Amino acid sequence: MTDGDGADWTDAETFAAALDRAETREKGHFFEFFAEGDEIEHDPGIRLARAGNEQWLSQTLNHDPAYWRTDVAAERGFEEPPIHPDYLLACVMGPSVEDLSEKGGYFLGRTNVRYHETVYPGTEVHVLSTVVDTRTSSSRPDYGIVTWQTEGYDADTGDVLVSYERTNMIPRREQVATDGGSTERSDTYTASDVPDLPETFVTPDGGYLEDFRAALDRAEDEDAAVAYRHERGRTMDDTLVAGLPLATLNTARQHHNRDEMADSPSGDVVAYGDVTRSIALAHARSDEATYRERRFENERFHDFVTLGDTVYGFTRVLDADRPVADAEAGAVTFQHVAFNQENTPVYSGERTALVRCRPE
Ligand SMILES: CC(C)(COP(=O)(O)OP(=O)(O)OC[C@H]1O[C@@H](n2cnc3c(N)ncnc32)[C@H](O)[C@@H]1OP(=O)(O)O)[C@@H](O)C(=O)NCCC(=O)NCCSC(=O)C[C@](C)(O)C(=O)O
Repeated sequence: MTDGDGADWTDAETFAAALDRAETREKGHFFEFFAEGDEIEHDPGIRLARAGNEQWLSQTLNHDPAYWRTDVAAERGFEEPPIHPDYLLACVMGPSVEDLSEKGGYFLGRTNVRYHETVYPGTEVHVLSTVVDTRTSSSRPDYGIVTWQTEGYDADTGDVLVSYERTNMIPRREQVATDGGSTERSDTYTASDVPDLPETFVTPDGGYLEDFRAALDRAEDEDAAVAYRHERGRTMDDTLVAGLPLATLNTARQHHNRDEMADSPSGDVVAYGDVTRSIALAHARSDEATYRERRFENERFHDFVTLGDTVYGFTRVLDADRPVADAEAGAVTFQHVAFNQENTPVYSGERTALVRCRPE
């Protein structure tokens, strides 16, 4: 293909020279872009479809029938099978990525996650973020650390559906953007690394509220913790690593651009933190009679998860309330840890959920 100047722009050598000279039309923002108090409305928004919900839930092993079966949904007080809170959260974060974190840099953590409403398929969600903090990373001068407060709201009613604060590492403009991680994995835990662990680990007899309360009572009488692991694991494949984040409009290169990630410390694409977390939570929920999700605090992503890694779950029960009068369920607070095949923690977070009472 030649044009007026006689050059064949698709000849490999000519094209390589053209690429060398061309400016790149960039996506995303460097650290310097963000200033405390800035508000950013994320253009894409998203429409929550039943198919997307079911794809997320099936692939992450969140198989609670209340999100599939109309009879079970009705028994739990829903109008119809609703949008799952994990999918809702990922769908609110996804459209914010282009403005906030597409430049690269890891998702470090999130706190104050609040679910305000039950959400049903067909809801159109718009997303708004406010910059609440910016600081230079003392350990990694190429990066800044930015915290945003984000709200996903119903585009029709204006009602806030979910809100949270998230923190990312964001590359500074003058530095080459990588994903910022260390290639070193943490060592596998050994007993001698963790001398402060309680002597006894108590496992609840079942997954109802009474089981968690009884287990905590048992643990109170001795040097014990209510803590146990879940049997299931899920190996990260292409659907989970690249497919699910793109289905939430998450454009972070970490999840779908193997070419760029090959040179990064992880050496490959990494899983979207919300996918990793949702898998570990699914393992935990499969051993519990969940009624409603309430809130999450202190979520941290400790290490990256790449293609072929397997995500397992571990749970510590921190507290269990009495039943809420009209709901036949009570609040239980857990600490969940996702870990990989090398027993390395990759995620941890505190979760409060309403758990059903044992049926009469
Ligand atoms: C990032 C790595 C390499 C650092 O590992 P490290 O051990 O070297 O560092 P650290 O000491 O744990 O933390 C480094 C700095 O971050 C700060 N920090 C740390 N956590 C928090 C937090 N929650 N809130 C506030 N600040 C935090 C911490 O205080 C420290 O500050 P400093 O540099 O000034 O000393 C390591 O932790 C790691 O590999 N983590 C895994 C990250 C990951 O895989 N995230 C999920 C996938 S990326 C993703 O989903 C993308 C997304 C969703 O699409 C999208 O944002 O666009």
